[in-house]
This record gives sequence, C-alpha cells and structure tokens, in this order.
Amino acid sequence: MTETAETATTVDPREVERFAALAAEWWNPRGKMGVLHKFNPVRLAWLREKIVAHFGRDPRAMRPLEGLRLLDIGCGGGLLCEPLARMGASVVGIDPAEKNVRVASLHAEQSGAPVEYRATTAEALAEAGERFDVVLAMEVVEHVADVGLFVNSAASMVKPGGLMAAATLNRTGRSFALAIVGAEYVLGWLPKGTHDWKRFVTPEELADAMAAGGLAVIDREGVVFNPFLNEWRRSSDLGVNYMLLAERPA
Ligand SMILES: C[S@@+](CC[C@H](N)C(=O)[O-])C[C@H]1O[C@@H](n2cnc3c(N)ncnc32)[C@H](O)[C@@H]1O
Ligand SMILES: [Mg+2]
Repeated sequence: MTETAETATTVDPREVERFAALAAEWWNPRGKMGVLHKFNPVRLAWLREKIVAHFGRDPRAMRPLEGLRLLDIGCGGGLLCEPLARMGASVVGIDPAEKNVRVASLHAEQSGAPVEYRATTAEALAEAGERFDVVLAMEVVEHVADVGLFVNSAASMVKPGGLMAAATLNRTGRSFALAIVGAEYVLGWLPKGTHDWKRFVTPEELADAMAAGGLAVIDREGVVFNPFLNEWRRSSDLGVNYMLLAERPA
C-alpha cells in the first residue's frame, strides 16, 4: 500500500495480517473460513434475489447479472466474487491483504471465473473515482479501523440507482454470547480473537453511516443458525448476524 501516507485509511494492520496469515484456508469449507462457506448459500440467494428485483432482471435467467458492474470490498479469497461472476456480473474484488488477492486470483484462474482482483482499499478506489452498480461489504465492516470513512468510501462508489449490501455482526449481549463465546471459544468455529465485540456495529449505526453517504436502506435481514438443521437461514431477527441493502436514489 503506497497511499496510506497521505490518504486516510480504514486499514487496521493487525486485522489485515490476521486474514493474510489464513490465506491458504479460504477455499477449504472445513477450515478456518468454514463459517463463510456455510453462510454462502444464504447470502448469495439474498443478493441474487435483491439485485435481480432491483434491476428488473429475469430471475430464471442463467446469467441475470449480465452487464452489471459489481465491487466486492474485502473480498478475501473470492467466495462471493466467483459465483457472482458466474451469474454474469463484471466483478472487481479488492482486499488490502495482497496474499488474499493472490489466492483469490489463482483460484479464479483455475475455476474459470472471470474476476478482476486488486490489492487495494475502498478509500483508494473511491478517490480514483471508480463507480459501480452494486457495491458489497460482506463480513468486513467489523474489521475496519474507521466505520464512518469505510462506509462513506463504499457508498460514494455506488452509481445513482445502484445498490450497496453489507453484512456484519450486531453489538448486543447475544452477539457476545454467540459470536464470541460460542463461535470462538465453545464451538471453535472461528479462530480465537477473530472478532472484537466492541467493533460490532448495530443496524442503526450502519444505516446512519449509509445515509450519511447518500444511501437509503431498503431491506434488512437477520441471519440465524439453526442447530437442528446445521444451517444458516434468513430471519427477521437482526440481533446477531444481519445484512442491510441500501440504494442510491436515481
Ligand atoms: C471475514 S473476511 C470476509 C471475506 C469476504 N468478504 C467473504 O465474506 O467471504 C474479512 C476481509 O476483510 C478484509 N479487510 C480487513 N480490513 C479491511 C479494510 N479496511 N478494507 C477492506 N477490506 C478489509 C480482510 O483482509 C479479509 O479478507
Ligand atoms: Mg467477521
């Protein structure tokens, strides 16, 4: 990163180093990123459904996102980039950890998914004036050093009539019990220290940050774990994991 000297940054070096150290694990569904793999069907179905409806696409089409330019901020190994590219979107995946971008590029090459990866940040890309139909920040907000600056940079890249989607963890007593104590210490789903509860963001705070960036929230979904079915599902309960969808009015 060369721009960090002059430009304000949302990068917390310790956070980015943590993810870079796990780079080899991105595509192992039973590895340290297993929870993201488990989330994938739920969040992809939600993204597909909402993007298709918003842009008036045919939900039965093989490539319903054809012609849409999509940015995935904090893309990690590209677990979302690849399936979204297969749905037809022109996907740019960015991550401040160069190791992640290398793993993601290699995997996309092998799987044949046409994703463009860059080792950079939302704030650097926003400053360069890039614009997208859809901007994603999935499971990233709780790892950035400055939520206001991060959301503002992301929002500024949404074209008029475009969408931003963000998924993160709410800051509640239940999220402490489930996402920290449960997931990291009891069940061992995530490496200990993955999350800092104080960095969790309430839906109201996230919606306010989006509004400050000129976006209006149009959908809120909770994501809850069903231990009997061993799967994640959409829910009206935003108490722990949740996703917000916002639009920039045309
Ligand atoms: C939990 S992973 C989520 C990966 C991917 N979005 C997914 O859901 O599969 C968080 C990612 O955010 C990246 N990250 C950390 N700080 C960031 C920042 N300030 N700006 C953009 N990405 C960041 C990390 O390097 C890591 O790849
Ligand atoms: Mg996280």
